Amino acid sequence: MSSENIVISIKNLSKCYHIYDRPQDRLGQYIIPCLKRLVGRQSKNYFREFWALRDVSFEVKKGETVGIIGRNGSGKSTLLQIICGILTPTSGTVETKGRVAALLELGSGFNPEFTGRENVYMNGAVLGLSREEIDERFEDIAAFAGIGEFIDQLVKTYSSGMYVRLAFAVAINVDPDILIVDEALSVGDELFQRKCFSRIEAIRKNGATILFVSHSGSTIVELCNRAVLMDTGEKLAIGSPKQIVGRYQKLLYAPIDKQGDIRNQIRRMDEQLVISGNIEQVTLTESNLASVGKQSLKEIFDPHLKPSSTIEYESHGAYIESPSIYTLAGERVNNLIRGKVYRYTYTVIFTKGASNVRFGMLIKTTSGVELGGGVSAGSLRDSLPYVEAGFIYRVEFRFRCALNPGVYFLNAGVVGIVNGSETFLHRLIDIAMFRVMPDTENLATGIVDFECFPEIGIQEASDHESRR
Ligand SMILES: Nc1ncnc2c1ncn2[C@@H]1O[C@H](COP(=O)(O)OP(=O)(O)OP(=O)(O)O)[C@@H](O)[C@H]1O
Repeated sequence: MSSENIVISIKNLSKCYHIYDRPQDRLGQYIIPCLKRLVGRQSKNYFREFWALRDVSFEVKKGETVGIIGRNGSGKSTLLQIICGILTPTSGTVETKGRVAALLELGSGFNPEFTGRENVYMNGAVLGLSREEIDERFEDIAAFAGIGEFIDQLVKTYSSGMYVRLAFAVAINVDPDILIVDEALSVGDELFQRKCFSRIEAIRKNGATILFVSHSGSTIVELCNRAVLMDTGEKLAIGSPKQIVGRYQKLLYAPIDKQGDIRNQIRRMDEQLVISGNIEQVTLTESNLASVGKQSLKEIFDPHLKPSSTIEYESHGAYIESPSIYTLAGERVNNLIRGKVYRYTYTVIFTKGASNVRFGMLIKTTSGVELGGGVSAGSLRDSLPYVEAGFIYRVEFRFRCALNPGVYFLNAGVVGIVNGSETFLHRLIDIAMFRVMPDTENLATGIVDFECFPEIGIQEASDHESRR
């Protein structure tokens, strides 16, 4: 990475908290070492060390949107708070270039004893804006927050949603060079979230850099260019969002006794990524898709069209095998024609008995955006009541290929009730892929083909000058 493009540089960042098991230990730690020093004796520590971050290093380039994902307590918020200067690290350094606006978890940023209006001015000043600059933006901030007369009430009277609305309105209206967002958006309602996401998109298009914490894999995949996987204070991996989210999910759903192995596996994969500089990507691009040629617009099976990003989750009593796509006439294919109906099939071998069994499928884009899928039963009531060990089921989902030319990925999963809770009996991510072939008659844009047929006609011939 060229250093002039780097706007966030994190080097060997660690944060250690002192944990006191009893309140009197905290007092002891203050007093006893001083007393012992007076008499020239060494004192023991009355706390345990807890490392919330350990030796985290990475860099973010100008204009990148980087997602941070990880399980609860993995150190994501600690990392963001240190980047924003709210927390000091135990060791390591953070360098940022430009104005950093942050939307952190509730509790940080605003002073509850002041009104919303006063907080907007104080917050703006902290971010380096003059009073006049804030005056100019105030109406936009208030309008975006949409909290009406509450703007002149004390912040301590706000609901958590109102608080986030105002905090977000400030953060995005100060023209940040770096915007840091910590999950807080999930507090707002869906309309507000949509509004925020579209504003984040606009900020990003203006060239700002965004650091974004979320537990939602699909949000990370949708919004980010790169993602960081944090686990127990360690930066476990960094790479393409889709790949990192896949690894996060694998870790999240792993049984406790397997987590250590999976963590090691992810670390090794990360090293390989760094060495080869290779971020898993499908080798097919729009241009070589086009080279497939119109004459080859027939449904065929291309044995080379195999995903390299497959993730297999541990089996809990079933194995999914032979995922394939067939035409309605029964021919195996992976080059599909837009608009036609296909059958996605797989077999499931049950090695243990399971109740309330349901099967599922999902279609995703190359970047991991979940486009849609299906399940064999919408509720437990309609599921297979019980499947005995040794049974093999064949699962088939028919789907219409309402997709524009490109490459898509398929998941397969089977769930059932084990020890009283619904669990994936087996799950395969990116187990198959298919290509929708380019065709000349295509007027659809975007990913999904909604069959929007244009009808254009002159409504009225008029003197356009008179309309001006
Ligand atoms: N002031 C503190 N004193 C002691 N431990 C702390 C303190 N603040 C955070 N921690 C611990 O540091 C670890 C990392 O916390 P952090 O909030 O960064 O995690 P996170 O990944 O953001 O979690 P979540 O997804 O639940 O928000 C946690 O185990 C947390 O309990």
